[in-house]
Formats: sequence, structure tokens, C-alpha cells
Amino acid sequence: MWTSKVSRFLQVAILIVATVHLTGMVLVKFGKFHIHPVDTQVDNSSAIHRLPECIVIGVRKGGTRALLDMINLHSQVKIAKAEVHFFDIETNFHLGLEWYKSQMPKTMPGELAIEKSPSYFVTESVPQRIFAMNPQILLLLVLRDPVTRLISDYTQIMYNHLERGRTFKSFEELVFFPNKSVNTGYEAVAKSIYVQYIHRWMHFFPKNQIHIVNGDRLIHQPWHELRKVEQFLGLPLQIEKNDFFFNSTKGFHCLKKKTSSNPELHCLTKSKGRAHPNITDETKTRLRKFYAQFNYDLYNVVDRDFGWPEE
Ligand SMILES: Nc1ncnc2c1ncn2[C@@H]1O[C@H](COP(=O)(O)OS(=O)(=O)O)[C@@H](OP(=O)(O)O)[C@H]1O
Repeated sequence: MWTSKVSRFLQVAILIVATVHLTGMVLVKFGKFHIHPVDTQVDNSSAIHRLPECIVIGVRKGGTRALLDMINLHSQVKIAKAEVHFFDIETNFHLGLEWYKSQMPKTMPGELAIEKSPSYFVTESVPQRIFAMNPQILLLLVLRDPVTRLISDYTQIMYNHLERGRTFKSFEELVFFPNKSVNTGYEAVAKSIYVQYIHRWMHFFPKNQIHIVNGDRLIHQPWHELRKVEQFLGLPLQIEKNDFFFNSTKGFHCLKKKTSSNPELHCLTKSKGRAHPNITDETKTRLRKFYAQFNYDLYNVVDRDFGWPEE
């Protein structure tokens, strides 16, 4: 009688302990509850500069700033505020890895440092240099419709000239030769031929280390793209639709940063999301036809169809 009471008591106790343990595991797995260094009473002084475990490698005008600021909403991510350009600018590269590390945000164990330098993607020497630093590194690449990216790139250069009081050639003059064929010698045209650069990266890194963010979806539904980035980085899922608000004046989503009890609202600077010059439908169609084959080649190489318009 006495022994059967003890054994019944033990069975109930084991059941309670197992239920609590399992519930905890499920909550952690689905990101409802995070065991995070910042949540616990850890001494912040142990935060140090570390090399990044993830780099946003480009592409220029793909939405790299938006991506970096958005992933920074995650409590386990710290970002380098300015573009570092360590691997693509020789004078920086020669300062060595200790200099590079010093440009990174301080992180605690379990936190990820991320930097973005959009020209890494197109600079020949960069994949090998990053591989030499860390062959396991995770790479994020934002790609958007090549024609929109080209127009965005041109717009940026145009504004830079106009701000300095200089005149600037029209889009058509730069993008087409007089016989109307596409001028691939114009850098902004070449940078939208993504497939010619991705090969170099895939020579060094397996596909599962390169995650491509859809830059067009990043504009319209950033939370979907951020969810995939969190999964790629192995982070607990935290970033939600509610972390964004649509700013109708800007025409883009801005962020609600959870730095205090009242979220701080943050939109990208005015150099992002500026009005593009009017480009005729005829010009866009000609460019779309030009990029179509390169886009197919890219879809084949990365096993993913981005569905960019073909005309
Ligand atoms: N939320 C939000 N707010 C503002 N802008 C956004 C956003 N999401 C994506 N984008 C798009 O990002 C484009 C700029 O890309 P990058 O940051 O990669 O440019 S850069 O290469 O660093 O100069 C920028 O291109 P432009 O529209 O030509 O300015 C935007 O279209």
C-alpha cells in the first residue's frame, strides 16, 4: 500500500517535469521564448569585436541597406553601421583582419555580427578572400528585377552629378549604342547580368551558404523575406509583419525598432527610394529582352525562378 503510493507520487512527478521540459523546448523552437544573453543577467562588458558570421555581399541597389536594417530588428543580430569595403578596396584589405574585426559591432557569444558592402558581389577578388577568412561563412545576396536595378543605379549616379552641379547624360545615351544595341561596357548595365558574377561565388561556396533575398518582395512584403533570412541564419523566428509600417509618403515600409517600451520609428534615409526618371516602355522592353537569356541562365544556376518580366 505504502510503496504503491510512493510509486504513484513518483509517476506524477516525472510526468510534470517532462511536460514542463517539453513545453519549454517547443516554445524555444518556435521562437516564442528566447534564451538570449541580453535577456539574462550577463555582464555586457564581455561584448567584443568579432569577425562577421554573415555578410551581405550585394547587389548594389538591390535593397542591401533595407535588408541590413531589417535583420537588425532581431535581438541576436548586431550590424556594422557603415559599409566596410574590406575585401574590395585594396587599401582597406591591406590593413588586415584585425582592422576588419575592429570595424564590426561588439557582440556577445550567441550574437551575430553582419556587415554589408554591395560591391563585393561584382568584384573579382572578393569570393576567394572571404573564403580564405572563413569557408563556412553565410552570404546574403539581394537581387531584384535587373531593369529596375539598372534604372536605380543610373538614378543614384545622376543625383550624385546633379548635386555637384554637373550635367549628366540621358539614360538612353549611356545604356544604348547609337545603333540601339545594349552597351554592356556601361558598368550599370553589366552589374545587372547577375549570372556572370554568381559563378565566381559558387566556385568557392556551396549553394546552402548563399541565400538570395528577393529584392522586389523585400519592398512589398519585407516580413516574408526576413522570415527566410532568420531561418537561413539559424535564428529563432522573431521578426513579424507588425515590426513594419507602410509610409505612404515615402512609398516604402519603415521599421518599428524595439529599443524601448515605445518603439522607435525608422525609415531609410532620403537617398533610398527616390523618384526614378521617366524611362519609356519601349526602352524597358528592349532591356528586358536583352536580360531575358541571362536571367534564365541565373535561374538554372541557382535553381530558382524569379519571374522577372521578359518584355
Ligand atoms: N524599406 C525600404 N525603404 C527604402 N528603400 C528600400 C526599402 N526596401 C527596399 N528598398 C530599395 O533599396 C534600394 C537601394 O538599395 P541599396 O540599399 O542596396 O543601395 S546601395 O547599393 O547601398 O546604394 C532603393 O532603390 P531606389 O528606389 O532606386 O532608391 C529601394 O528601392
